[in-house]
Amino acid sequence: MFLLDKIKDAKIIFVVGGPGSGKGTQCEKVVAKYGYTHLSSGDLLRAEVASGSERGKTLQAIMQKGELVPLDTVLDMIKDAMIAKADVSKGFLIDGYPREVKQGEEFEKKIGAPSLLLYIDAKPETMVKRLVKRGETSGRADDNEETIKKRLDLYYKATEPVIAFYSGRGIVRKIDSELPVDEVFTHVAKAIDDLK
Ligand SMILES: Nc1ncnc2c1ncn2[C@@H]1O[C@H](COP(=O)(O)OP(=O)(O)O)[C@@H](O)[C@H]1O
Ligand SMILES: Nc1ncnc2c1ncn2[C@H]1C[C@H](O)[C@@H](COP(=O)(O)OP(=O)(O)O)O1
Ligand SMILES: [Mg+2]
Repeated sequence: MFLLDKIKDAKIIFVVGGPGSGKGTQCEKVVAKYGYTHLSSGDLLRAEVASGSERGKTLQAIMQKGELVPLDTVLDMIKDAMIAKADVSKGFLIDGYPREVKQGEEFEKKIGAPSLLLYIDAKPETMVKRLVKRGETSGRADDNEETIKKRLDLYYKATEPVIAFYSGRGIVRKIDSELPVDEVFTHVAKAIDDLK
Protein backbone atom coordinates (compact mmCIF):
# COMPACT_ATOMS: atom_id res chain seq x y z
CA MET A 1 0.00 0.00 0.00
CA PHE A 2 1.24 3.50 -0.79
CA LEU A 3 1.80 5.80 2.15
CA LEU A 4 -0.73 8.27 0.83
CA ASP A 5 -3.34 5.49 0.77
CA LYS A 6 -2.81 5.04 4.49
CA ILE A 7 -3.41 8.74 5.03
CA LYS A 8 -6.70 8.33 3.18
CA ASP A 9 -7.99 6.13 6.02
CA ALA A 10 -7.23 8.81 8.62
CA LYS A 11 -9.45 11.77 9.40
CA ILE A 12 -8.13 15.16 8.35
CA ILE A 13 -9.23 18.16 10.40
CA PHE A 14 -8.30 21.69 9.39
CA VAL A 15 -7.98 24.05 12.36
CA VAL A 16 -8.48 27.62 11.18
CA GLY A 17 -8.68 30.86 13.14
CA GLY A 18 -6.95 34.17 13.61
CA PRO A 19 -3.55 34.58 15.23
CA GLY A 20 -3.91 34.02 18.96
CA SER A 21 -7.45 32.65 18.65
CA GLY A 22 -6.45 29.49 20.52
CA LYS A 23 -5.79 26.93 17.78
CA GLY A 24 -2.67 25.47 19.41
CA THR A 25 -4.27 25.39 22.85
CA GLN A 26 -7.27 23.40 21.61
CA CYS A 27 -5.15 21.09 19.43
CA GLU A 28 -3.12 20.09 22.48
CA LYS A 29 -6.30 19.05 24.24
CA VAL A 30 -7.51 17.10 21.21
CA VAL A 31 -4.20 15.21 21.15
CA ALA A 32 -4.62 14.34 24.85
CA LYS A 33 -8.19 13.09 24.43
CA TYR A 34 -8.22 11.53 20.94
CA GLY A 35 -4.56 10.77 20.21
CA TYR A 36 -4.68 12.59 16.89
CA THR A 37 -1.47 13.88 15.34
CA HIS A 38 -1.08 17.65 15.68
CA LEU A 39 0.75 19.37 12.84
CA SER A 40 1.08 23.14 13.19
CA SER A 41 2.40 24.80 10.05
CA GLY A 42 3.86 27.58 12.22
CA ASP A 43 5.66 25.07 14.47
CA LEU A 44 7.05 23.20 11.45
CA LEU A 45 8.34 26.47 10.00
CA ARG A 46 9.83 27.58 13.33
CA ALA A 47 11.63 24.23 13.58
CA GLU A 48 13.17 24.89 10.17
CA VAL A 49 14.24 28.37 11.34
CA ALA A 50 15.74 26.89 14.52
CA SER A 51 17.78 24.42 12.45
CA GLY A 52 19.78 27.38 11.16
CA SER A 53 19.48 26.24 7.53
CA GLU A 54 19.66 28.67 4.61
CA ARG A 55 16.00 27.97 3.91
CA GLY A 56 15.25 28.72 7.58
CA LYS A 57 16.88 32.14 7.27
CA THR A 58 14.66 33.04 4.33
CA LEU A 59 11.57 31.82 6.21
CA GLN A 60 12.51 33.77 9.35
CA ALA A 61 12.60 37.05 7.42
CA ILE A 62 9.11 36.45 6.02
CA MET A 63 7.57 35.34 9.33
CA GLN A 64 9.06 38.28 11.23
CA LYS A 65 7.08 40.56 8.94
CA GLY A 66 3.85 38.63 9.54
CA GLU A 67 3.64 37.52 5.91
CA LEU A 68 2.87 34.11 4.45
CA VAL A 69 5.72 31.86 3.34
CA PRO A 70 5.47 30.26 -0.14
CA LEU A 71 2.73 27.69 -0.47
CA ASP A 72 4.98 24.90 -1.75
CA THR A 73 7.33 25.20 1.21
CA VAL A 74 4.64 24.80 3.82
CA LEU A 75 2.66 22.14 1.94
CA ASP A 76 5.78 20.00 1.44
CA MET A 77 6.55 20.23 5.16
CA ILE A 78 3.04 19.18 6.13
CA LYS A 79 3.01 16.35 3.61
CA ASP A 80 6.36 14.99 4.83
CA ALA A 81 5.20 15.17 8.43
CA MET A 82 1.96 13.34 7.57
CA ILE A 83 3.82 10.62 5.71
CA ALA A 84 6.11 10.17 8.70
CA LYS A 85 3.06 9.47 10.88
CA ALA A 86 0.91 7.67 8.31
CA ASP A 87 1.40 4.25 9.91
CA VAL A 88 0.30 5.23 13.39
CA SER A 89 -2.14 8.09 12.98
CA LYS A 90 -5.90 7.75 12.94
CA GLY A 91 -6.37 11.46 12.55
CA PHE A 92 -4.51 14.64 11.69
CA LEU A 93 -5.07 18.12 13.07
CA ILE A 94 -3.75 20.53 10.49
CA ASP A 95 -3.30 23.75 12.51
CA GLY A 96 -2.67 27.06 10.74
CA TYR A 97 -3.30 25.67 7.27
CA PRO A 98 -4.93 26.55 4.87
CA ARG A 99 -4.15 30.25 5.23
CA GLU A 100 -5.69 31.03 1.84
CA VAL A 101 -8.12 29.21 -0.45
CA LYS A 102 -5.36 28.19 -2.86
CA GLN A 103 -3.58 26.34 -0.02
CA GLY A 104 -6.72 24.30 0.59
CA GLU A 105 -7.06 23.42 -3.07
CA GLU A 106 -3.43 22.32 -3.37
CA PHE A 107 -3.66 20.26 -0.17
CA GLU A 108 -6.63 18.36 -1.56
CA LYS A 109 -4.87 17.71 -4.87
CA LYS A 110 -1.74 16.38 -3.20
CA ILE A 111 -3.00 14.78 0.02
CA GLY A 112 -6.75 14.50 0.50
CA ALA A 113 -9.98 16.14 1.61
CA PRO A 114 -10.73 17.31 5.17
CA SER A 115 -13.70 15.80 7.04
CA LEU A 116 -14.05 18.82 9.31
CA LEU A 117 -12.92 22.42 9.58
CA LEU A 118 -12.76 23.74 13.12
CA TYR A 119 -13.18 27.49 12.93
CA ILE A 120 -11.71 28.86 16.16
CA ASP A 121 -13.36 32.25 16.48
CA ALA A 122 -12.35 35.12 18.76
CA LYS A 123 -12.75 38.88 18.52
CA PRO A 124 -9.80 40.86 17.17
CA GLU A 125 -9.39 42.69 20.51
CA THR A 126 -9.21 39.34 22.28
CA MET A 127 -6.63 37.99 19.84
CA VAL A 128 -4.43 41.06 20.19
CA LYS A 129 -4.62 40.91 23.97
CA ARG A 130 -3.70 37.21 24.04
CA LEU A 131 -0.83 37.63 21.60
CA VAL A 132 0.68 40.58 23.48
CA LYS A 133 0.54 38.46 26.64
CA ARG A 134 1.96 35.40 24.84
CA GLY A 135 4.74 37.65 23.53
CA GLU A 136 5.98 38.23 27.09
CA THR A 137 7.22 34.64 27.21
CA SER A 138 6.94 33.05 23.74
CA GLY A 139 10.18 34.40 22.33
CA ARG A 140 8.37 34.52 18.97
CA ALA A 141 9.69 37.20 16.63
CA ASP A 142 6.12 37.86 15.42
CA ASP A 143 4.42 38.36 18.81
CA ASN A 144 4.94 42.13 18.89
CA GLU A 145 2.30 44.80 18.35
CA GLU A 146 3.42 45.89 14.91
CA THR A 147 3.56 42.36 13.47
CA ILE A 148 0.38 41.30 15.27
CA LYS A 149 -1.54 44.02 13.44
CA LYS A 150 -0.22 42.83 10.08
CA ARG A 151 -1.06 39.22 10.88
CA LEU A 152 -4.61 40.18 11.80
CA ASP A 153 -5.09 42.16 8.58
CA LEU A 154 -3.79 39.27 6.53
CA TYR A 155 -6.03 36.86 8.40
CA TYR A 156 -9.16 38.81 7.50
CA LYS A 157 -8.04 39.31 3.92
CA ALA A 158 -6.63 35.90 3.00
CA THR A 159 -7.82 33.34 5.55
CA GLU A 160 -11.44 34.24 6.25
CA PRO A 161 -12.39 33.35 2.64
CA VAL A 162 -11.19 29.82 3.43
CA ILE A 163 -14.04 29.48 5.93
CA ALA A 164 -16.62 30.56 3.36
CA PHE A 165 -15.12 28.16 0.82
CA TYR A 166 -15.55 25.12 3.11
CA SER A 167 -18.89 26.30 4.54
CA GLY A 168 -20.34 25.53 1.13
CA ARG A 169 -19.43 21.89 1.77
CA GLY A 170 -21.07 21.79 5.17
CA ILE A 171 -17.94 20.75 7.07
CA VAL A 172 -17.34 23.95 9.09
CA ARG A 173 -17.96 24.00 12.84
CA LYS A 174 -17.64 27.46 14.34
CA ILE A 175 -16.26 27.39 17.87
CA ASP A 176 -16.64 30.35 20.24
CA SER A 177 -13.11 30.83 21.56
CA GLU A 178 -13.99 33.74 23.85
CA LEU A 179 -14.97 31.19 26.52
CA PRO A 180 -12.55 29.68 29.05
CA VAL A 181 -10.24 27.02 27.53
CA ASP A 182 -12.09 24.00 28.96
CA GLU A 183 -15.46 25.28 27.80
CA VAL A 184 -14.10 25.92 24.33
CA PHE A 185 -12.83 22.35 24.35
CA THR A 186 -16.28 20.96 25.21
CA HIS A 187 -17.50 22.36 21.89
CA VAL A 188 -14.40 21.17 20.01
CA ALA A 189 -14.86 17.65 21.39
CA LYS A 190 -18.52 17.64 20.38
CA ALA A 191 -17.60 18.55 16.81
CA ILE A 192 -15.10 15.69 16.69
CA ASP A 193 -17.50 13.21 18.29
CA ASP A 194 -20.10 14.11 15.67
CA LEU A 195 -17.66 12.93 13.00
CA LYS A 196 -17.98 9.33 14.06
N1 LIG B 1 -10.04 30.22 25.56
C1 LIG B 1 -8.98 30.94 25.96
N2 LIG B 1 -9.11 31.83 26.97
C2 LIG B 1 -8.06 32.55 27.37
N3 LIG B 1 -6.83 32.48 26.85
C3 LIG B 1 -6.65 31.61 25.83
C4 LIG B 1 -7.70 30.81 25.33
N4 LIG B 1 -7.22 30.05 24.32
C5 LIG B 1 -5.92 30.38 24.19
N5 LIG B 1 -5.56 31.31 25.09
C6 LIG B 1 -4.25 31.91 25.25
O1 LIG B 1 -4.08 32.76 24.11
C7 LIG B 1 -2.77 32.66 23.58
C8 LIG B 1 -2.81 32.20 22.12
O2 LIG B 1 -3.26 30.86 22.06
P1 LIG B 1 -2.63 29.84 21.00
O3 LIG B 1 -3.29 28.52 21.28
O4 LIG B 1 -1.15 29.91 21.02
O5 LIG B 1 -3.23 30.50 19.66
P2 LIG B 1 -2.93 30.24 18.11
O6 LIG B 1 -2.27 28.90 17.99
O7 LIG B 1 -4.30 30.28 17.49
O8 LIG B 1 -2.08 31.40 17.68
C9 LIG B 1 -2.02 31.67 24.46
O9 LIG B 1 -1.23 32.39 25.36
C10 LIG B 1 -3.13 30.89 25.18
O10 LIG B 1 -2.74 30.47 26.45
N1 LIG C 1 -0.07 27.80 5.99
C1 LIG C 1 0.86 28.76 5.99
N2 LIG C 1 1.18 29.39 4.84
C2 LIG C 1 2.09 30.37 4.81
N3 LIG C 1 2.75 30.81 5.88
C3 LIG C 1 2.47 30.22 7.05
C4 LIG C 1 1.52 29.17 7.18
N4 LIG C 1 1.46 28.78 8.48
C5 LIG C 1 2.33 29.56 9.13
N5 LIG C 1 2.94 30.42 8.30
C6 LIG C 1 3.94 31.46 8.69
C7 LIG C 1 3.36 32.84 8.58
C8 LIG C 1 2.79 33.09 10.00
O1 LIG C 1 2.65 34.44 10.29
C9 LIG C 1 3.83 32.39 10.87
C10 LIG C 1 3.31 31.89 12.21
O2 LIG C 1 2.25 30.99 12.02
P1 LIG C 1 1.44 30.38 13.25
O3 LIG C 1 2.35 29.79 14.24
O4 LIG C 1 0.37 29.51 12.68
O5 LIG C 1 0.86 31.69 13.94
P2 LIG C 1 -0.53 32.12 14.53
O6 LIG C 1 -1.45 30.96 14.55
O7 LIG C 1 -0.22 32.67 15.87
O8 LIG C 1 -0.94 33.18 13.53
O9 LIG C 1 4.29 31.30 10.04
MG1 LIG D 1 -0.42 28.36 17.11
